[in-house]
Amino acid sequence: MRQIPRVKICCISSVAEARLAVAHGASALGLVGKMPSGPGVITDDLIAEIAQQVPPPISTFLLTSETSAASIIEHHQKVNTTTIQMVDALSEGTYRQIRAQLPAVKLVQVIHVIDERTVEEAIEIAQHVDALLLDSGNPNLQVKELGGTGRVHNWELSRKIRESISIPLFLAGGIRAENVREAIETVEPFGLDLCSSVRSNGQLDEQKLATFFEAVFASK
Ligand SMILES: O=C(O)c1ccccc1NCC(=O)[C@H](O)[C@H](O)COP(=O)(O)O
Repeated sequence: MRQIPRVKICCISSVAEARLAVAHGASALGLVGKMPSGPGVITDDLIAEIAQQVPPPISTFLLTSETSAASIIEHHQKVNTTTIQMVDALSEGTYRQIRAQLPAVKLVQVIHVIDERTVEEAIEIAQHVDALLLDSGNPNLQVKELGGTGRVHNWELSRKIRESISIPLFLAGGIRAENVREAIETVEPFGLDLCSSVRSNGQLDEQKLATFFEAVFASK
């Protein structure tokens, strides 16, 4: 029997939204720090406030666009989440340095799925982090797109990555009630991550959230 994936609701922008997402079944919440583009950014003060109010065992993910180990550590120290989600590639320093400074914090690296080369990249990075999150951004654009696109990527590549690594994998990018069953059947991810499809006018929409969770449970 297939496992029902965990669900991470991203772009949480208030304590009330955090409570709503958890009440509907979210096991993790995404809190988006400063980004070059995207709809879900909130201040570090608000990230810290929400993270402080979320009870265990719910995980809080700081989404950071920082790319050096030192600046990632510094960003996390301002907000104190359970987990760091790095939405861009690490360009200076090492994951080991981040772990040494923040031993209790889980590290999740986002990989933007573009083509076959992404599979090799994912296999290499999986050796250093606690989970991978496969998304549909494009870090090669002049103004980087690092998430919250509402677009689906090639799930066959995501499946290949899932089969090639031994750490948990979250699937993101354009996941919604209408395609979640296919996403689960195609990739069999540990977790699902979504932002755009459960929002209306920028706010978390309770009806969309309920419909999404119904679709997840119906996929069993
Ligand atoms: O939403 C943003 O503003 C954002 C910007 C840059 C990186 C990540 C961002 N969002 C957080 C996420 O991780 C989303 O949940 C993920 O990209 C999926 O988004 P969607 O395709 O809208 O479901």
